[in-house]
Amino acid sequence: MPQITSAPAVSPAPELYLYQREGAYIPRIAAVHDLCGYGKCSLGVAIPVLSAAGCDVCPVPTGLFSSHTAFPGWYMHDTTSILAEYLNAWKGINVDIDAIYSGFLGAPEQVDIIRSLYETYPNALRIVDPVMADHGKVYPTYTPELCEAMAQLACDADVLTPNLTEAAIILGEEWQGTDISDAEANRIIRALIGRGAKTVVLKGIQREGETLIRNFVGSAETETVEVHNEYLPYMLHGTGDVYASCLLAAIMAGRSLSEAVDFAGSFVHDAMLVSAEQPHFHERGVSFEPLLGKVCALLEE
Ligand SMILES: Nc1ncnc2c1ncn2[C@@H]1O[C@H](COP(=O)(O)OP(=O)(O)O)[C@@H](O)[C@H]1O
Ligand SMILES: Cc1ncc(COP(=O)(O)O)c(C=O)c1O
Repeated sequence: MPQITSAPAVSPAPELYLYQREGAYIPRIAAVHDLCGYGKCSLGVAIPVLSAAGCDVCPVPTGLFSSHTAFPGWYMHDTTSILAEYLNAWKGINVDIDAIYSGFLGAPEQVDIIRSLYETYPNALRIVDPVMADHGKVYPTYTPELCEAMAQLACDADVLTPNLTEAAIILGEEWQGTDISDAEANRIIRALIGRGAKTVVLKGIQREGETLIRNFVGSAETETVEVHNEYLPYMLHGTGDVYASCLLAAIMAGRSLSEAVDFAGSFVHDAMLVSAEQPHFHERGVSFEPLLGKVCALLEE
């Protein structure tokens, strides 16, 4: 069972939470992420997960991919040139936005587009999943300029969800592997907060010889706390996107940050177990769909 050693009292946007429970308001989320034709990730995950949590999800596609880039061959169409007009048209029809959730980006200029969204919707919660690297390696479409732009964007996040490789890139440090101490996890979180992120969820601490995977969460006002789950001895693509989408789903459903971190870690763990029962699961990626009922249940008291 996941354990929370204490509960940080962080509520990034408490005023949003009340509405759904009263049935009077549907939160609207701009999901700034790519769309993959094959391989479950990005918008293919964010749209169903956040929709199950009762949100209106408005995709802002940062690229169109034939598949995610872990496959040996893929096609990418960069959508940067359409985004300014795309978002301008929203202004024309008075689309309002409660949260801006960004993930995989296609070009450094897309960070300027996200900043313009922040300006247009100054009260929206900013959740930045700085998708750019894992296991010490930058994803193939990420240039140094794009990594630098992502690092800048991370400083403006209300909720930032890096893995250890991404945290190292943002801080301009060497990646140290996944076996780091509690004190080191806390140092990394404090350094990210020092750069401007309000709340940081540092993911994927996995120590040699242990069968646990740990995530750490901290904010300027709260101490760093750890949430852990059983570590499953295989990896699947898309789990980072499922994690961030579940975290935001729980936040939008009015859960505290500690509950949201607990929910997201348990959901990914359970979805990985379900996936392992399915054919070709290594290739197809994480099967979260059978568990979407757990996301719907976030709206129950
Ligand atoms: N093998 C695993 N066993 C259990 N939980 C996992 C496993 N892999 C990922 N998770 C959960 O999903 C979260 C996101 O993991 P990951 O996909 O590695 O993120 P990212 O794609 O950002 O590197 C982890 O922090 C953990 O809570
Ligand atoms: C196109 C694309 N989108 C999103 C992702 C993020 O996947 P994950 O959730 O495994 O971090 C990747 C990772 O390879 C990718 O190639």
